[in-house]
Amino acid sequence: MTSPLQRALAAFQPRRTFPYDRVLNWFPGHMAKGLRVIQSKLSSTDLVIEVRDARIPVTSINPRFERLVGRKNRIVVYNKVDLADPTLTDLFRTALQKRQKVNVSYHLASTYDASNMRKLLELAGSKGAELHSLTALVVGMPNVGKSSLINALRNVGTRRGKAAKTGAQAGVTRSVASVVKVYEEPPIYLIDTPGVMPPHIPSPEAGIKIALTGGMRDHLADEQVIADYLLFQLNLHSRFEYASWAKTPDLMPTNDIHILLDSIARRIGAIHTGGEPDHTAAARFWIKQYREGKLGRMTLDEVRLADTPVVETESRRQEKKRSKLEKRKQARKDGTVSVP
Ligand SMILES: Nc1nc2c(ncn2[C@@H]2O[C@H](COP(=O)(O)OP(=O)(O)OP(=O)(O)O)[C@@H](O)[C@H]2O)c(=O)[nH]1
Repeated sequence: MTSPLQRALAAFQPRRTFPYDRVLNWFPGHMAKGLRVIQSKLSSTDLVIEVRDARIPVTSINPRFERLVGRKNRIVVYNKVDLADPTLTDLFRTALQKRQKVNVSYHLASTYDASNMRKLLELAGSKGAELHSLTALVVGMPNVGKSSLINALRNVGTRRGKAAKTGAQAGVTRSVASVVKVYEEPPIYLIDTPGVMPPHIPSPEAGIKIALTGGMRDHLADEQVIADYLLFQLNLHSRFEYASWAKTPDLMPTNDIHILLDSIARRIGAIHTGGEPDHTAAARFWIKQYREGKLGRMTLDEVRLADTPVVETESRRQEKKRSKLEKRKQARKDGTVSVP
């Protein structure tokens, strides 16, 4: 026997698309500067640790880094796995195992997991096995956990406290920091860098995913729009627990963000003096719940075995094309004929 609520839930139709056409771009001056400094430091570092967000494993690839550090010895860390859907993470792990390359290793991580951090230290150490000491540049998009990673590795490797400033909002690290020792013997040093966004976010949905995972300041995308996108994703994944928590009408899931924000505002007591529910406060609260994993672990990108580092493949192709063009240009300058 199914209850009326179960029958109503089974009949609920989530939205299949999220109509949104605003292209979000955020590239303040400190990012452009950060990118230049990263470029200038590359030749004096042995390794690049590129941090991405395991909840948006494809969207958190910054093609800028591909171009910049593509040929460098690199560990790509998919951080915050504790917030990502474990089933999709397993699928993703399998995809990554098939993608290991000579100069790129992949590592799924949570900075809260000491044994995971120890494995990452070992992996970094193995990358510089023949060196007396190893220096790595830690790069990635804003808020993916670069500074937290440095602190966690330092804690595991040297038992010392926090060295890099962290924060829940994007853009805490604004300049390239000094070198932090995270292991004694052989010495491993890490350099923190400011989070850098791609200069052009490929689609409106990619922008809103970055915003929801905390990669840009909330007001840039508008809190209520981010909250609506979160509702869209939860419904799509049949995660309806929010309805009973927020006490929505009839405890039913909804596709209407205003109905949900009304319920949340009343639930948390965010009411304006005239008695109106404060939708902005409710939206902020709701987004924070997701970011802290309190609405369950949810991956926002579609993960298929085939689509792991698509951008990397594309950028290699682009790189070849560019180098061909450059050679032709040079040949024209030199007065020589280039053979295709
Ligand atoms: N759940 C979870 N949260 C994490 C993890 N790593 C970092 N965080 C949180 O993510 C937020 C951002 O971390 P930071 O280390 O400041 O990120 P960042 O990449 O240095 O940020 P920018 O300064 O913007 O470049 C903080 O609130 C951290 O506590 C993780 O593995 N799991």
